[in-house]
Amino acid sequence: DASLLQPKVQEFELSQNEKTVAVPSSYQLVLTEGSCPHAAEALKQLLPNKQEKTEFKIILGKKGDKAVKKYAKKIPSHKEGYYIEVDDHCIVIAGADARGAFYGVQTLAQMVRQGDLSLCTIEDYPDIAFRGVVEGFYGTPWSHEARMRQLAFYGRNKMNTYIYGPKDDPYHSSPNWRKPYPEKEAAQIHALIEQAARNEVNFVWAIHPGKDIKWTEADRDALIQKFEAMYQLGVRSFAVFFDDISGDGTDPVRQAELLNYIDTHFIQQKHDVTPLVMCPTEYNKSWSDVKGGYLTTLGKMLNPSIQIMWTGDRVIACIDKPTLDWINPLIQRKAYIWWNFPVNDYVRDHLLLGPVYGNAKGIQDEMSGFVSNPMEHAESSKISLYSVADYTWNLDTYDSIQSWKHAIQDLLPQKAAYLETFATHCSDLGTNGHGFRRDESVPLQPMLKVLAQDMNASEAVDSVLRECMRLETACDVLLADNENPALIHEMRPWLKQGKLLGEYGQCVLQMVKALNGKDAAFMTYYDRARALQTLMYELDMTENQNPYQPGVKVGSLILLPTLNQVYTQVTSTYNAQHKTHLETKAEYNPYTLTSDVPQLKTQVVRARHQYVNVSPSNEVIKWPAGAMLQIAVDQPVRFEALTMDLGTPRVASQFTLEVSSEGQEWKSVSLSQAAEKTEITASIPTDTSLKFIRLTNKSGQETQVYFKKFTLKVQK
Ligand SMILES: CC(=O)N[C@@H]1[C@@H](O)[C@H](O)C(CO)=C[C@H]1N
Repeated sequence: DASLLQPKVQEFELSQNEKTVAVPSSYQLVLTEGSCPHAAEALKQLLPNKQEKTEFKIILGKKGDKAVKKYAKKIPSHKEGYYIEVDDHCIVIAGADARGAFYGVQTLAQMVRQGDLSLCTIEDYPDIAFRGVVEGFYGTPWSHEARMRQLAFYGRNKMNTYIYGPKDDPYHSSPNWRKPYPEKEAAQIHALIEQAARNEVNFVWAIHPGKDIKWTEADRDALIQKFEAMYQLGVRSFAVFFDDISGDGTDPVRQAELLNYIDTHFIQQKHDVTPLVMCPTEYNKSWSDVKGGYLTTLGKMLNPSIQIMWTGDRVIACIDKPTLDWINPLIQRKAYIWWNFPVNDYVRDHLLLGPVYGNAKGIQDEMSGFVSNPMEHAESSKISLYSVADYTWNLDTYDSIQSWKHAIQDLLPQKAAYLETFATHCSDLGTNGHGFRRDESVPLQPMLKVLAQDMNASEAVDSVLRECMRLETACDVLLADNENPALIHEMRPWLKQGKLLGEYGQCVLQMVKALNGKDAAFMTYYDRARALQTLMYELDMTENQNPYQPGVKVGSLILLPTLNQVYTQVTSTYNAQHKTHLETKAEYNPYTLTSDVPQLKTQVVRARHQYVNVSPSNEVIKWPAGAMLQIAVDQPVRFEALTMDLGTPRVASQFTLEVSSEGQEWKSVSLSQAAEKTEITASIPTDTSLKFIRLTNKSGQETQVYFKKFTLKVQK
């Protein structure tokens, strides 16, 4: 069944209807020795029983090999393409090149897993030249074991590119990009390169020098030397990232001169190295100032073989034709897409397990590459990565929901139904600085909307109740599952939260059913619902406590909000009927952020214990003159102190901090910043309680700062 083959093949023909042949228990292998070593190795692992004197033959080779001479015309004339023919006593796998032959074996492996082989022919090839993953996120870099598993996953799913660029690896970025890796890390990278080769994946090593590079021969040579050291480790593909930097490193002429120098004096000298890839400082349209000439300078100056990465119209954005029609002319080449999904380093309290959707069909000829920036959770990212592999191999037949189901089936075969239930309610990002959202709880949305309108609609009550039971069951089964321990380990906090949410939903809906029944029953469900609210809050306050977006959110788009709304309504109704004063508030956030700094407009503010934190940003913030960031609170509080970190020394003088009790009279509070330090503090007078606090750029011009920390301390 061709539709089960993933990525979907370009052309599949049954040769004789309904005829099949059993998977050969033993076979004679016909190939040209050494021609497609990784394909041959993969075939041997798939069907280990080679024997000389048997009737069944498997022919494996690439264009030009004697072994497949007879089929040469049938081999697609696309790089990495292949031809498969299954007859009743022969299987042919003929690649356009060695990688194509390897991909043919991957497809055969899927056919074999389905059982008897249909007599058929397959002509297949990828739509996009470079497909795969850029490990380019902030946060804990993937472990060595995780990377080894990832590379095998890419081999199976025909992804040919893995770009190594973890932002928090000090040898990739500042301060040690000039230094060679210590022995242990060097050995691990060498092992990864061998694993990549076995899986026909280009291991691209990226460097991120822009934070402190000097435009000197010394730094230029330091970079070449580092590339040389990586080449000695076996790296044959290289990238230079200039993203998320400010200052001298952002000069496009200097960047282009450096990259052309590397291209001419290193890449071209090596003959066995793929084209250089670079990530520009202006890597998305929302930040681009075309008249400023950054992109056009790169487009004009960069050697034509150098690939230029692009994240789309915004930092986090899906890719469509208008996106590419805008950028390609400016850079004078096809953009190499850096797709920022399922990366969650700006919404670390959310796991992104939903379908991959929103990228256009029909744009395969306008991109030179498409790599996904994943989550720091390697196994959990495979749900999305499986679909990225599917989409980038064959754009026009891509079906996001079918692909998502296959991805889950592939990741956890025994418990796929449960993982699908859980993932259904664990896919949106919540409000975030980039404004990028995903759908969530989709099959349940109609009933949730009915419930929100009328909590007594019995059909809606029952269907949401059943789904909450399914969610609780799914989380229990997954928490206890050991089919893929690495996956469950990553998901554990969210599975626990999902279980509590499932239980909470059942209690709230039982409260609705018990409204006109026995008070004792209602009160038991009420007590348990309150207890579960506390348990969910405590889990959110104690697990996954990273310094960016701490906590554990599940069902945050519509399931939890609807259940909370029903909780409030049913408790208020009960109070009215029984003249009681049960607590009707489920959860609420008393703090509101407003800002006219474009990149901070939708930043999240959240209270945690005695602190109020504004979610930090990974990017450089362009803070316009006179623009401000304001925090308001429903009820007046006494703020004790503000601690900020704008990633920049000697910058406090550009800002004023003001406080107000009602929003009319503002009092300024002095900011202090130690010399050469980036942290800024302010002690706030607690003589009056306040409802507003705001930070304004008073320097009279735009300033570029990071936004690494903004924490208010509230008096107990
Ligand atoms: C090119 C690019 O997208 N660079 C960084 C990326 O490293 C980071 O993960 C994200 C995603 O939060 C966005 C950018 N700040």
